Amino acid sequence: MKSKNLLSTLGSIAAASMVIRTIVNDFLPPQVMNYFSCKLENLSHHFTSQITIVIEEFRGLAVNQVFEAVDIYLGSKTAAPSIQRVKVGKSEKDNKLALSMDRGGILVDVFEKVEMKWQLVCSPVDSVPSRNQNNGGDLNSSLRSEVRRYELSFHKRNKDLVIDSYLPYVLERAKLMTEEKKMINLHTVVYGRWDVEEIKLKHPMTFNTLAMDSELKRAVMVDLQHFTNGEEYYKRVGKAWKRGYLLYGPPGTGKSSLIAAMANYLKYDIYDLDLTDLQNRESETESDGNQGDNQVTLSRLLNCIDGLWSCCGEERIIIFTTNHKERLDPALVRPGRMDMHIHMSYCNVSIFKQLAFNYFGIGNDGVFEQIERMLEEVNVSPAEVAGELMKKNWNREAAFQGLLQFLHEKKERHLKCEEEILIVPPFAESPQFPSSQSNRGRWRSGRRGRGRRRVRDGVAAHASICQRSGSTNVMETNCREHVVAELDCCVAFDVNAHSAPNMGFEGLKNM
Ligand SMILES: Nc1ncnc2c1ncn2[C@@H]1O[C@H](COP(=O)(O)OP(=O)(O)OP(=O)(O)O)[C@@H](O)[C@H]1O
Repeated sequence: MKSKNLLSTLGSIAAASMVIRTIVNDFLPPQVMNYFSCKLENLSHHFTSQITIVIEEFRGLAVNQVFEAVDIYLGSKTAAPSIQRVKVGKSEKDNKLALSMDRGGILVDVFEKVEMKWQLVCSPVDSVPSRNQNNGGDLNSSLRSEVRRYELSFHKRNKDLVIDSYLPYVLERAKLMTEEKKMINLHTVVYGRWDVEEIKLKHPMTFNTLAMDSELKRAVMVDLQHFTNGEEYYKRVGKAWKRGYLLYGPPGTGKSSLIAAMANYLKYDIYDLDLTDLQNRESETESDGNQGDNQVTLSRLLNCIDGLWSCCGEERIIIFTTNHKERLDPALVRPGRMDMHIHMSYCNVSIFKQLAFNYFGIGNDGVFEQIERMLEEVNVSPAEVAGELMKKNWNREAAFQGLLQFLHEKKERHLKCEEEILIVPPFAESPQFPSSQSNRGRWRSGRRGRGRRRVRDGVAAHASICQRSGSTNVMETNCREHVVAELDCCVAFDVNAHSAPNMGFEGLKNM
């Protein structure tokens, strides 16, 4: 009997509330309704201990960067037990899958022992947005079928922690994760302009696999870290956020490899300029009697470097490589243009051991002593050593014996060569005198038609400009008192696979 009464009371209450709701909806204007709902909300806030921060997807027409960062950050937390649905995607620019929360998902993150409850809320958007519709300034909402927002709820007492520490932490983590995922692009100049299509640089060289003096390697890594973390410092001292590196040493000692390792370490894109081609184009122009406008002068090059760096906001590194540092113009190598000079040396014992470890995973072997003795007597590049070790990479013993034999033969060749040099002028154009083992050292005669100047193993062949974004700018100058082609330091050619085939000063200007 009692339960029957209770049921009928509940039924009456439900019916009455429906009638009241209908009357309120039909007769009260929306403004009054909004007023009352706000009041009710405020009242409930008074009693609740929770605060909610809302992060909408758009701010006006632009994507809200905090939303993006939260999306990335929470994507790394999708293993949390509270998550039941996960979205997976990947764009061409990513090298990993991107995970993110699906709509309605709830995720609890813990930061400094405080629980942070995240929820992805999606609300449908009316097809015709009303004037009074409160969409938080999100103009995109009128173009979309739904608007998304993250809601972060936490206890009131942790408000400062969330604003001052947690959200900045989320932004920082998201930035790091984006960098980790980022593929490095290699840009070259084609027909006087930066290529439109990006080439993904998948060079596997890292500081772990690069064989060089370990102290020097550490110094380079520390220097790069200081540079990338130095935005505030550069601002404070009033300097453009830029750093120049000069890599010098004989062919095959790892200069290009070091550039790849640096780019992989920093996740910077590479803008590769083959200065040799600039020079070759000039030679052609000169022989056509068209000397002048397109010439690369030292001062123009310097202005390009300085202008490029000075005009752009982001951090930038420029790396020059050369086989002959001593021939470079002092103006080019002074601090501020080339701040750190890194010598890539012939193979010594330490470099050999690193290579042996890379190729065979060992730090010592019976034959090492003989090899190390030979390395003190004969100059071989790490590229030559690596080449010998690869020849028989399935048989460690045979590979090291092969290397030993190669070292003996090279020593003999060297002694024989020294004798012959006594009777033949060293700069005679003769196939007997290749200047190095690498392509760079070969004589290059008339390779691209008649009238071409012959150039020899040289310097300043290569400039790689590494930067985070694609925005570049260059100042121009009319000054051309030093033609680079006439300087010793720029008689060069480079046969790296990634050098641009047709490049002129326009390429520099268009950076
Ligand atoms: N220091 C090194 N550590 C590991 N591998 C190396 C090193 N130096 C050279 N090599 C190997 O030799 C190859 C050629 O080296 P790299 O192109 O980096 O030399 P380089 O100094 O730039 O030569 P060049 O002056 O002729 O341009 C690399 O692909 C790599 O396999």
